[in-house]
Amino acid sequence: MDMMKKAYSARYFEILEKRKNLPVWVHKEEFLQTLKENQIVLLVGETGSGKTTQIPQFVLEAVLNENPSSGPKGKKWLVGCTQPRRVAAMSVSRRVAEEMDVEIGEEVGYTVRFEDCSSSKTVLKYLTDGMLLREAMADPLLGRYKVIVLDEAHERTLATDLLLGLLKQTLISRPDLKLVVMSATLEADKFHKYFIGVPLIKVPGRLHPVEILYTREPERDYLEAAISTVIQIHMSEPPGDVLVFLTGEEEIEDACRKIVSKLGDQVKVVPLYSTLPPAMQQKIFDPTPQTVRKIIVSTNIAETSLTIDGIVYVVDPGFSKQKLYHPDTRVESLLVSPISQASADQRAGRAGRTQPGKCFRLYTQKSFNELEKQSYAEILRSNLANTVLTLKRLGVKNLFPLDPQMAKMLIVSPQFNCSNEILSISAMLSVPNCFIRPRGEAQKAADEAKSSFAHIDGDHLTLLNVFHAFLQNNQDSDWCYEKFINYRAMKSAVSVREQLVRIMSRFQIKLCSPGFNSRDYYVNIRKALLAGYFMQVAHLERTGHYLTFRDKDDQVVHLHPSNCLDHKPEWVVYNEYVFTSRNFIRTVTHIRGEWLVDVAPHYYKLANFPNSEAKRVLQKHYKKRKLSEERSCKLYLLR
Ligand SMILES: Nc1ncnc2c1ncn2[C@@H]1O[C@H](COP(=O)(O)OP(=O)(O)OP(=O)(O)O)[C@@H](O)[C@H]1O
Repeated sequence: MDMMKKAYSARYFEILEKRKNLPVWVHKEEFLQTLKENQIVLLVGETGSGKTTQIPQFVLEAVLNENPSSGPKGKKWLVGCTQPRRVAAMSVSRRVAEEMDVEIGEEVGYTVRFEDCSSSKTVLKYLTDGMLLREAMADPLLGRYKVIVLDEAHERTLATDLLLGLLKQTLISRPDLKLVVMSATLEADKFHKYFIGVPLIKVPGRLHPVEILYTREPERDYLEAAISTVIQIHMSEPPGDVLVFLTGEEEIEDACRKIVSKLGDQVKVVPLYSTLPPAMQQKIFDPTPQTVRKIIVSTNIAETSLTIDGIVYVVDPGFSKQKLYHPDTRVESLLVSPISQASADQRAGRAGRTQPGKCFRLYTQKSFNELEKQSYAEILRSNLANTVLTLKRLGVKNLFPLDPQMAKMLIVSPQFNCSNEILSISAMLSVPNCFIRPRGEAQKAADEAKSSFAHIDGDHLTLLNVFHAFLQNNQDSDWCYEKFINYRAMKSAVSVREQLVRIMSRFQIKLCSPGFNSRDYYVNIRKALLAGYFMQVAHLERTGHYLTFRDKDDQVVHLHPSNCLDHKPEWVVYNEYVFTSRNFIRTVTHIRGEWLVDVAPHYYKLANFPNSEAKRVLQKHYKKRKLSEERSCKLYLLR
């Protein structure tokens, strides 16, 4: 490679000496040997260990040594390294180009949405995870790549998660393609489980220490607290630039104005958020005169992979805007929420990169300990409509044609020995309402007909009764007419059910029934329902209305008048949330609070829920369960 043979500049050797001190260099030989012997390698390293800048260069060195001739169609082989954020992809590639003593866009380049800074010469390309997905749509085998490095995999962005799934398949068809998955420490176990038997290399340590400081008391207004911390740092700390994390554009612009009005031209204040034009974003890297302190006020786009030379202080109020999806209303929103411990560590890691640093956390150590270890993966917080379209474009054919809740209910139904019944209920839930309710005189007759199918425990079981009755009456249209049942809806339910049966058999999911006379016949069905729809539960409050019981977001709701229940049960699972004159929940079934504890303890973690009657009831169930577990443990020991 001519790039390797050329005479390097003095700057190259100066940087090389610094690079060699980075913790990953100690593991260079081990890493390259492992990569040689394996198709997939996991690398876990602390922030600042040198993963993002060094590993792709190690990989490139190996690729060039092993493949002296060019790649497909005479083009050069590529090493690709993904980044969840475009600012990082751009700035890291620039740094790497500098480290390799080449012009950006030539041997080292980057591709982000609306900007491709790479050429036919490019052999190492940094790109956003979204861009690699797009490339995979055009070329599912990613033919030009020899090695793909997925960086910051612990962030679990939607695109990286999809790539993890896609690449697992691609690697089978392309035995010569290799994959390196890099992550910060926390999620390592999950990746290890996902890629069974794959070697894991751990890189501890960072170049410079970062001192972490907490507040003694919680702050009432994090914005004001952030601004006054910046001013305090400026007044009392030695020279060094500051990076402040806030949640959005408006807040950032507001903070910038306030800091300037207090400190004037003793400081240079620079905002950073995703909607800022790229040229303005680059301003964070502009050097300032030694006497002027730079203060960068940013969203969490500066949280990972960025090295901004000169940053000594990080101010972290502990919040960010996070995407949240409400499946009931099908609305995706951005909500200011507490960050996770992993994010807090990444933020602190922005200091101490080129010299020792300090991180001011504007919350107590206790609050830090109570934060989630890791944010929920984006795929769990997103509207999946787009994702499904992306998968289709990627050529994935066997998508499961169901809501995740329904799919889960079907998959677990054999555990409750009732997959036949759950199949029928799923089919009924997938077609239009089967009950016809004409206006005028016939309405009473229609209601009476409906009540003949009613099950006291709820609407799902009522739907099951209708389905069974339709089959017993040989799918007869006259019978439907007489019973005010929508014949076409019933015929579609039968065909949906047949389709679902085929899918179940393809996945080898057992078809079984509890036997109609079994004492637990309905209980099992209700439990299986809950196992799928555990996020759609409401609790009857003493005031007489229901409150949806969900993480951070309760809503007052009412049972839809169409329900078949003969009483108001304490807990219900529901299928739909409808806004009309009031907030209604429709298609509801009676469940028991203690089942929540059995069926979805991972979701019903009490710490996540606001104080409410429902929470107290659930607390009791947890206590009871603990006691009974202790008792059976004692009995076992006594035996
Ligand atoms: N633009 C730069 N200017 C000066 N030093 C840099 C620059 N980029 C990287 N470095 C040096 O290289 C170190 C490692 O950076 P790198 O981005 O590879 O770390 P990392 O382990 O991937 O961290 P993270 O997990 O936070 O992305 C930095 O801490 C810093 O010392």
